[in-house]
Amino acid sequence: MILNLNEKNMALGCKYCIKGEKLVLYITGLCEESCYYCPLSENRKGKDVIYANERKINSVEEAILESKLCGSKGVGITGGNPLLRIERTAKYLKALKNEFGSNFHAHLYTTPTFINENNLKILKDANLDEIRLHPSKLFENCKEFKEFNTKEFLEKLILCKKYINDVGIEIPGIPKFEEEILKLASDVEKIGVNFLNINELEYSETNYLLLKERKFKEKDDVSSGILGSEKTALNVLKKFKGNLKIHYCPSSLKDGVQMKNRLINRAKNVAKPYEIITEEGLLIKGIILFKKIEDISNIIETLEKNNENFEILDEKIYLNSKALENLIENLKKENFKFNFSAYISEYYPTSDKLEVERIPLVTKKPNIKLKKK
Ligand SMILES: C[S@@+](CC[C@H](N)C(=O)[O-])C[C@H]1O[C@@H](n2cnc3c(N)ncnc32)[C@H](O)[C@@H]1O
Ligand code: SF4
Repeated sequence: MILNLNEKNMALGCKYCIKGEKLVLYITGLCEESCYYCPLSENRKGKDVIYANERKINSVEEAILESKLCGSKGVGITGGNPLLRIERTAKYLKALKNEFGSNFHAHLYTTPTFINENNLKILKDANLDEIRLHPSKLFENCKEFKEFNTKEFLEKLILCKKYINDVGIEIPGIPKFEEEILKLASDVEKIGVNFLNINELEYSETNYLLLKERKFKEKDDVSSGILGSEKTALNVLKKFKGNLKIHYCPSSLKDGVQMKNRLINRAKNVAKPYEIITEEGLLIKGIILFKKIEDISNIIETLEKNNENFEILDEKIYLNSKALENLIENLKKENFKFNFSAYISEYYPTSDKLEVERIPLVTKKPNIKLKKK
């Protein structure tokens, strides 16, 4: 499908998010719901851990640093359920607002379970701009929508409106639930809720079997979307006659646009002068691995003579990948006897620097001395 990036129907938090300008602050993995479609990964789910984007952190300073490296203009606080660690949530939120100013936009994801005056007062005091409630019980049984307590949910939303500027709902688009979602959309519009976000239902390593058990199928081989979710969301968009802002977020928007933009923003801030930023926001550099500095003294000389940017760290020279290719090509022409190895590395500009591709240019066999028997 062609991505509809019409911002008119987007919550303010989403507008920052698609530009890759939101820090994703995962404040805790703790959660008392048990959504069968919960996509959280094994190393986060149910664990009281904090992540700023891909980086596991323990302090507000680390969250601030990650925001700076990514050029973030706001934060999306998620989990788990952030309200289970409300004091921590408020501490991080206040610190970010304090560092970047009150315009640093903050939105938070939670379920209605721990929405109460006390928690909302804390969030208001920390200057939260937007809250998104996920009515987790809505799809609990896949079939028994009637069981869902709409009255109680609406009361929680009304309470949110008393304290937080923008109040919205965010749900996964469970296939064939369009009538129920349409009914919910009309109900929440009447009480002045600002928006409804429908995510394309996605499978992950943790929910895959539970979704399969319920007969959900993959949409295709290239995405993690579930068949029928997009159709349900688009039907809701088409059939809804009210004025509520409804936005459909396909998985391709998350991976292909939002994530890519966030990577590009971070790459621009962390790239060394010799690194190349790809269109996907990954970084490319050349690497020479040596044993003794004497082995590469002539290489260093050549690089210096050619005014190449490079760095030497831990028996490695880091340099521009094109410069490395040219260098190796010339050395090969001169029948140079290689006493180092060299490769090109493509990797994420994230804190874990995950390598996605390695292209070997020179492979030097290690000198293995066999032990005498
Ligand atoms: C993963 S949850 C985490 C935050 C919080 N626990 C919650 O449920 O709102 C963030 C958002 O993803 C949505 N969601 C949950 N499972 C999903 C899935 N499998 N695919 C797409 N969206 C999902 C929820 O509706 C929620 O708005
Ligand atoms: S409420 Fe959110 S974190 Fe908790 S189980 Fe449901 S999707 Fe997962």
